[in-house]
Amino acid sequence: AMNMCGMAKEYDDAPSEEKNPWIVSISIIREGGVEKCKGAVLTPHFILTAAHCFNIDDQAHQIKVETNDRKRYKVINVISHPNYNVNAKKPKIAEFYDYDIALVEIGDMNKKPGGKEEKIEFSSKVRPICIPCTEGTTRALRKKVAQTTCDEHEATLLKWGLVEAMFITQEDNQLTRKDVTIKTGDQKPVCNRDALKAPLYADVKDVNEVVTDRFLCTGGTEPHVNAFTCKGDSGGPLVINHRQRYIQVGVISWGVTNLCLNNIRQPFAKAESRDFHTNLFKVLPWLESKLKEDGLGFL
Ligand SMILES: Cc1cc(Br)c(Nc2ncc[nH]2)c2c(Cl)c[nH]c12
Repeated sequence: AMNMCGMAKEYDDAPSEEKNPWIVSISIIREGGVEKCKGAVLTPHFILTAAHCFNIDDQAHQIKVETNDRKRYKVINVISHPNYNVNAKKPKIAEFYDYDIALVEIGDMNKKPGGKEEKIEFSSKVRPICIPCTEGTTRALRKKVAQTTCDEHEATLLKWGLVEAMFITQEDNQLTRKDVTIKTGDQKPVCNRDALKAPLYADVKDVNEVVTDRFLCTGGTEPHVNAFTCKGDSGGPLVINHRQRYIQVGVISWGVTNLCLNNIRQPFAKAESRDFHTNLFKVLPWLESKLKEDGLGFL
């Protein structure tokens, strides 16, 4: 059968790599040191991550992708969303994360004709996650392929109010799931407002200047305590578990409070520890334009 997306081992003591087989580690090797981000496997040639993980002068050979089976892959291209520009609102706003999303293309740059073409090898530890408005997600949602629309995906996944979701982080060499709720509907403004508690945005008057329509908002402690992200979680997927099928709806972009030192989380979340994720439903034309070549069927 074609590679069904968003399927993982469900039994309790399955290895964490087999429970979260779509997670990849991205290392950007620079003079000053190595920057670490997370990403998610979408197809044999494409990983989805955050654009802010990369600098304008990073070359492909400086970027390493490692899957859960410890295999390392060569990057041949990083395609950041064309509207991403961290400097767009300087000097008033030092860092602007709108459209913070990128595709990392895996392959073999010196692929000889007929040579071994490099692509991600799937296994029990390495599998693709589902993304919205694809045929794979229609099947994962157990809907009829013919009649299901992208709007129905959005209505099913991002219901009004609090939407249960998760992100995956690395803790003592284990992939651990962290539970959050996406605040939609009337909860959205309350969540977005806390963006101005980020030191970076202390002087910003209007929250809409930094929290655009491209973001999903999670975190905080009401009505229940949410997990919060660390910088090292950047680029990882925000995932909804729909009847044991996993659908990515966001990419971890930025957070309000840095409650982690060297990626060690402080024990208690704060009411204003909110996190913002690029909403995949808001960048579909860009996703489709890159991924349809690698066989992903969009609705
Ligand atoms: C995931 C993530 C990314 C970035 Br970039 C952060 N840094 C930051 N956010 C606003 C300004 N700078 C944080 C923080 Cl802080 C928590 N999680 C983060």
